[in-house]
Amino acid sequence: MRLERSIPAEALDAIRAPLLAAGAAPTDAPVLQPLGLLLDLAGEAMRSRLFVVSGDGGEEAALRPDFTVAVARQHFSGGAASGRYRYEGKAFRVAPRGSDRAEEFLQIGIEAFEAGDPVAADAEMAALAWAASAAGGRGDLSLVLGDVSLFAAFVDSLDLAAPLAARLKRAFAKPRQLKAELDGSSERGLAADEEKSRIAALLAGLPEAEASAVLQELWSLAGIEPVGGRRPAEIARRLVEKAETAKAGRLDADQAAKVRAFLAVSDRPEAALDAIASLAGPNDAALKAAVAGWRARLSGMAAQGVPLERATLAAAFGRAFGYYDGYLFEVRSAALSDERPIAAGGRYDGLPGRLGVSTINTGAVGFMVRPARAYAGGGE
Ligand SMILES: N[C@@H](Cc1c[nH]c[nH+]1)C(=O)O
Repeated sequence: MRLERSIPAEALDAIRAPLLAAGAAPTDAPVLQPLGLLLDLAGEAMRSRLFVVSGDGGEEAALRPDFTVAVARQHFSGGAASGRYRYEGKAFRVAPRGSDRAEEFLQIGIEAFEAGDPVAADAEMAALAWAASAAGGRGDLSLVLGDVSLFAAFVDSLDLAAPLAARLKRAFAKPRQLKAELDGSSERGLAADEEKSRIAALLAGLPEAEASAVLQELWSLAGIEPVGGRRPAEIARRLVEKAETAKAGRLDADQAAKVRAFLAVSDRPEAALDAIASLAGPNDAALKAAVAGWRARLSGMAAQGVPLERATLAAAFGRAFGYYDGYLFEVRSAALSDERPIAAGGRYDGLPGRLGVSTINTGAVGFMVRPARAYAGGGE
């Protein structure tokens, strides 16, 4: 495994200092994490970057690719409602083919599970990440901001048929599917496949019980019976859903142009918010609220020392982790490629639910810094 360069102790102290002042309890987390869970929560791009470990018989594991899931699991298994943790340790990712990136690297970071004002906590995390990054001494930093929930609010504003809106939201983090939706006429798109199901179209008009009886009759006529697969009622339900989705149609040219314009928004944050607001469709209450939240978040960041003239808000910005569901960001250096952020973080309020925690109602937000990248004297 490729190691990264180590940096002088004083540089590490300076980068760590802002995190020490954030009132977080120091913690460590297991290096080995359950593979299935990580695969579920990793975005498409992160899946191929997990180091998989198999022991003797036990559950398959992976080396932690970051601390977020590991720290969250630990926190929620303790049963406490809120907590704020600071960590410092190695994380592990397989380098993309042909790259010389370190595969074993130091991350320091904070994860906060708190029910208080989320916008204020978001601003605080970005400000801490910026301060820690800047302490590494690079003078060429910039901040990229995004929000995976803005796209959903924007789609809702357009008042599309519910299945079409749902399909579009699912496509946000999947460039090929998104392109198929936007191109409309694509033969390869998911929508095209869905429209081709004749059996789905036939069953769509029937109540679920009847649809499932039709399927069973079909099987008995053919003398077959599905083995160990889905039950007839479930298959019927899926087919009906499929048919309804296909019936929902596609974006018309006007709507597709609007979605494209939204995804192309990338500007200084306030200007980007103005552009987003101007693209909103008629059902814009949620989008307006999200934009107002963003204005508050930005003033919180500015008040805590984030130079917004170095920031860009990009509507299409996403990260390789599948757990984000709100705002997210990366601190980058002009000297390093965009694939090598110095710091990154965001909100993931839905993660506790995906970990099976339903009784504790809390927000979740955090960030990490990579000291070896932040340090001006080294590079990764
Ligand atoms: N774990 C993320 C950063 C993060 C922490 N908390 C939320 N996001 C990463 O490694 O990029």
